[in-house]
Amino acid sequence: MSLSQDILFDAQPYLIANEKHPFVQGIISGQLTSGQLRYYDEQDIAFEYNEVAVINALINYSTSTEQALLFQKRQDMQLTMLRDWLKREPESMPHDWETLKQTPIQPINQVYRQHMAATIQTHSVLQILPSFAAGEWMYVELGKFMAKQTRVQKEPFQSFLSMSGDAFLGPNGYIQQFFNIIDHEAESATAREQEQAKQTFLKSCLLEWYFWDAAYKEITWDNWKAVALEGKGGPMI
Ligand SMILES: Cc1ncc(CN)c(N)n1
Repeated sequence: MSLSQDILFDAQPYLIANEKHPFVQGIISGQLTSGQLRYYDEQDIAFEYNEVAVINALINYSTSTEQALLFQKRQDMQLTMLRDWLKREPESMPHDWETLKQTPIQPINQVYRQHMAATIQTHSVLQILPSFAAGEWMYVELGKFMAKQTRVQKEPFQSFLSMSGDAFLGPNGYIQQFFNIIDHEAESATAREQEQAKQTFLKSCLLEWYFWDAAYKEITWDNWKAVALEGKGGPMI
């Protein structure tokens, strides 16, 4: 069994848990409040900017020109998507590169971002790529799941989780190419390095679930502080 097959086998329960999460179910039924949607949107834009740094590292530490070109293509898509996303934001949201940097990063987002960023210092595509590829895989799989559901046909719900375009799917799509790179890099890695890469992927899958959960409960540092210092609000996590 290749490393990517092994990873995907172990990742299945995480996918199912993500599918069942009330935030994901709320997208299907159109039953999320504007506060929950806004929290997600704000945190996710900041998350996607962190991905820019991770993709840059992948370009940097690529082990072939082909790899670097693939990551560069994905980076191009990321920046184009972010530019268009920022243009869509209402006036009340941070909507340019500068103000975006002031968005407060809430607890789970910070944990997830740091989990990903921590892999950069390994200088190894085998360790960095799974931290990022897991979220890509999860969103594409959730997109496939959504396509099979009877979901509400109104915005913003209708276009939510529809990251399943041709660029991601099929043998030449990003997802398969990322797994091919993981398997290629695994050939020259030790068993311990392979296990580390797998655990990184699974941890990202777990943090995907917590990302939905944080948006569903709109968890902020202030909530955490109130729970810790004043015993208010019960366990948020
Ligand atoms: C939390 C999260 N994970 C993954 C993706 C898709 N890059 C995303 N937009 N947000």
